[in-house]
Amino acid sequence: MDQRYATSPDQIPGMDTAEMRRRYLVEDLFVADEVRATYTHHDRVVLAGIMPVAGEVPLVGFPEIRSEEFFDHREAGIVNVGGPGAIEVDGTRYDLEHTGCLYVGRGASRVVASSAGPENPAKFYIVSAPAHTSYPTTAVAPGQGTVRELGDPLTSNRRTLNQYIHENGIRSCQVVMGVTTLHDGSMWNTMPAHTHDRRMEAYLYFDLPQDARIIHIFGRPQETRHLVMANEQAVISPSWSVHSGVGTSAYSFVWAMAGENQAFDDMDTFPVAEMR
Ligand SMILES: O=C(O)C(=O)C[C@H](O)C(=O)CO
Ligand SMILES: [Zn+2]
Repeated sequence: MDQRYATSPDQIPGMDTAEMRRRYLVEDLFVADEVRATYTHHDRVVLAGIMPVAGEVPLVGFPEIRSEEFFDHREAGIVNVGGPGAIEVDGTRYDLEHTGCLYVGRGASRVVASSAGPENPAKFYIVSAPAHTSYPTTAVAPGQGTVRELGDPLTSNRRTLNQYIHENGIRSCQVVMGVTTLHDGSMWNTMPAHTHDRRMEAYLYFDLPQDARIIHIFGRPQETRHLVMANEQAVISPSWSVHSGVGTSAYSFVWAMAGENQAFDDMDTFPVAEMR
């Protein structure tokens, strides 16, 4: 498990590109038949990826989180960004199509991932946070969450946001999760941008052509930096950081948050003209 310690916004002016990427970018999430996990100490979130190819892949505990089973004191949201597959939780099988979501509650014991076939493997993106109680493990089919239509083609930010795990949807202790898809011709996400000092947020960009890139904006609104990101890479945004991006091609992204509260609209907003 890769460990990423928490950082302060005061460190940002002293970081070069390599250090920014080492601290906040999560690459190589999907490696055949492995569990790839990153533990950010920002709100103690674990980001992980599983791509089952040769067979089933179990999600087990890690010494860094001091648990035998991964879900001993955690919950997770899982979105499949690959081909069709399934997650089995204590003997119950949940089939997940591309962009389908599964919430797994605290206390789950045997959690196993599989793909429908090796030629188009499933890619399960997992965002986990500590949980104080157990909510029921629940699946939601692609597009079946709470849908919000956002933006305008005239500002190149027309997009459909699907909330899966949230206050009025699948219940959880901390994790809030969904998928946003840009419409054809729109390239900007989350602009006007925001922060939320109560929650960290991570974005996983997917369905982006291999030679295209996302320019992801990061840092305090008045002291921004950018990370150039490729398909199926994730970025950790601490509570103090802007999280917004523009693609050189159309794309989707999984957004997920954890922290003090779960109020989706509890954002700290600021005019675009104040960004630096
Ligand atoms: O398209 C968007 O805007 C988003 O997806 C925004 C994220 O959901 C977010 O940042 C929630 O705080
Ligand atoms: Zn946000």
